[in-house]
Amino acid sequence: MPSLPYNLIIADDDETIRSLLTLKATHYGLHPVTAANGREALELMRDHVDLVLLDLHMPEMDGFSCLEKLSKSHPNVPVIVLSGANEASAAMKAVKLGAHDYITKPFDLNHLFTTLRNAKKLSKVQKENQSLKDSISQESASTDIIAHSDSMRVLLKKAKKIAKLDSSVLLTGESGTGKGVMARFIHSNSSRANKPFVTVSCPALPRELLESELFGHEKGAFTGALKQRIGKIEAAKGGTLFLDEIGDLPIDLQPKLLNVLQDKKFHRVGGEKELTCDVRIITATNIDFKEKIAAKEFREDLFYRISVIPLELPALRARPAEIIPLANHFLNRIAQQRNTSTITIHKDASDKLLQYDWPGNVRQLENLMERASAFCDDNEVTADDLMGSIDQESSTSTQATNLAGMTLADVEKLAIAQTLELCGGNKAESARKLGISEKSIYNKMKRLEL
Ligand SMILES: Nc1ncnc2c1ncn2[C@@H]1O[C@H](COP(=O)(O)OP(=O)(O)OP(=O)(O)O)[C@@H](O)[C@H]1O
Repeated sequence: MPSLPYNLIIADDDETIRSLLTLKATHYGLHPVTAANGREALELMRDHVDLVLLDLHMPEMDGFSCLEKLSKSHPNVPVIVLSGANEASAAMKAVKLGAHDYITKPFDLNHLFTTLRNAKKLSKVQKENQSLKDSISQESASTDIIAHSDSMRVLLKKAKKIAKLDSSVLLTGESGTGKGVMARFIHSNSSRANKPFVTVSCPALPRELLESELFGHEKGAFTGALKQRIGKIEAAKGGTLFLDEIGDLPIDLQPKLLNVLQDKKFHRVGGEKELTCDVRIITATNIDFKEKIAAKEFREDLFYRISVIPLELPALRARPAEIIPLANHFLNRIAQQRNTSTITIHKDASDKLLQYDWPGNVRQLENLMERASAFCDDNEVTADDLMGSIDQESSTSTQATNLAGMTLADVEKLAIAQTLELCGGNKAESARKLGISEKSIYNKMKRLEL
């Protein structure tokens, strides 16, 4: 583990590339540290890191899995992915998963470091924005929810009613639809509003850390537990605990949460004493629990406990009336934070926004507005500022491809690329779906330059 401060993580399994980029990054005034795979990159992640340069194909944990975790644990740290020459769809997939930008190998070093410099500037603005957002009071956070469509208005009405009860709420919906915002809205409209609202993202931490994060630990409970620490359940005393992506709660921690829900009781890790808690639990998921329950990865009794009141957030594509008001809302907030005049959207850009189907939902729109507004001229976002990121044709999943006339190698390549995209870059799952071994998929990807 490096002891010197670093602000750039270079994650690539190719040692030559790591050495070359380290040398160049130092030359450009950055302080790099290297990782040979996604797992190592995650371990190196700290609050002081400004940028991550991430290869998509690495052993142990590839760039996609690492990116998904980074987007959740450090959403304001720009990640630039390094992709192969013929990997446009993989690179676009990475951007949808939260990557700031992508660079295709073989890369031009000047271009690479200009991209890094721009990303660092943007990261600084985003960090300032975040601290401003964090300082916004809970009251104003509750009014910060945009609801122009009928479906969202109905949902908000329901949420206000639910807020008055103390029952557990399960928020469902695709990633980025606003489950976190809704959880806060419910809290802010409840009798617990002046007490803490505490969030824990279940997949963001390894099992042991998650257990201690939730339940706290006693001094000496494990190596490194130098003093007693209270967990988020205690920190949320009197308020609301929001457990994001509850489907990822490890099976052996599930009985402990069930105890909290049923009897309001828990133990700190390594603790003998049974403690009582006073917390309302709101959970969120974007997975279908039926499969998890059937595979015995999620306890059915816990599922019933967390889903006393289920509330589904519709995908952004199902409420197009919201797209432009949301885009304007984000631009107004950005203009306020940067202390500049209003940022507007040109008609050609709003047409493009309306035509798109938003697989990454409101989060994708928010990120896009942040990015487009950073580069637009005269405080107006034009179609060019959207930088091709939302061209429908760039999504292989929506492409209707005519296979006739294609070479078998190209068909094979397309099938693998689309399956990888479908499986979020997970090679083991893609191999299973394609009916080949994991080793074969690696060999084929190498041979087909995927
Ligand atoms: N209706 C809304 N009004 C204003 N901002 C919104 C709205 N919905 C979502 N957002 C913004 O979009 C971003 C994504 O929302 P949020 O994190 O709540 O989504 P999510 O469904 O919890 O995502 P995930 O499943 O990936 O955790 C946030 O920055 C949030 O502020």
